[in-house]
Amino acid sequence: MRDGAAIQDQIPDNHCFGCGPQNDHGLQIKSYWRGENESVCEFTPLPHHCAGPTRYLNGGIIATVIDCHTICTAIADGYRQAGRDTGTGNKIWYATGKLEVQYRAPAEIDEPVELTAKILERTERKTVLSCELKSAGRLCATANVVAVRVPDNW
Ligand SMILES: CCCCCCCCCCCC(=O)SCCNC(=O)CCNC(=O)[C@H](O)C(C)(C)COP(=O)(O)OP(=O)(O)OC[C@H]1O[C@@H](n2cnc3c(N)ncnc32)[C@H](O)[C@@H]1OP(=O)(O)O
Repeated sequence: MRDGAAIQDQIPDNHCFGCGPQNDHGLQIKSYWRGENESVCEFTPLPHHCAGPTRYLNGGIIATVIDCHTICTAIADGYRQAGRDTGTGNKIWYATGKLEVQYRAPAEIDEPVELTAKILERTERKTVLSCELKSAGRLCATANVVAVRVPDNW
């Protein structure tokens, strides 16, 4: 179950490698709200996203999709807290202050990965999130992320 349009399709001017619709060479992940404080993302790896063994997903790609899914969630939440639809009015941007990933099991390259992010805490300057990444139903990575609000000229 997911709510509404993809968060990334509502954030303007985003050239990010992991989540920017404007980046033709990027991963172009899509995240969706699932209720108030939770969001989901499904990403299908390509063969060249592999680790040393070709059957497993590269750890940097795992970190990138977690980074982008959680930071875009923090941005969309920032708009929600401001009482605005995502992408409307003055831009609200967050950057990654901290990204702590635990790699618990290898993720298969030929299976989509499913991410679930949860907002744990929010203040004016930062949002703290957790994230789980599963492959074929198996928990492969967990993460803690601090998203820090930055000026719209960042
Ligand atoms: C174009 C459209 C794109 C829109 C779409 C973009 C989506 C992009 C998705 C990918 C995101 C990225 O990869 S961004 C790229 C990677 N990240 C970066 O390059 C960031 C580099 N670092 C910085 O610019 C800075 O250090 C910041 C912004 C993170 C922090 O700036 P600052 O000025 O030092 O902030 P400061 O006031 O000290 O802290 C504010 C609050 O955050 C907390 N805080 C700050 N850093 C940390 C930390 N590492 N770990 C824990 N907590 C932290 C502080 O305790 C404080 O909490 P409290 O006291 O208030 O409670």
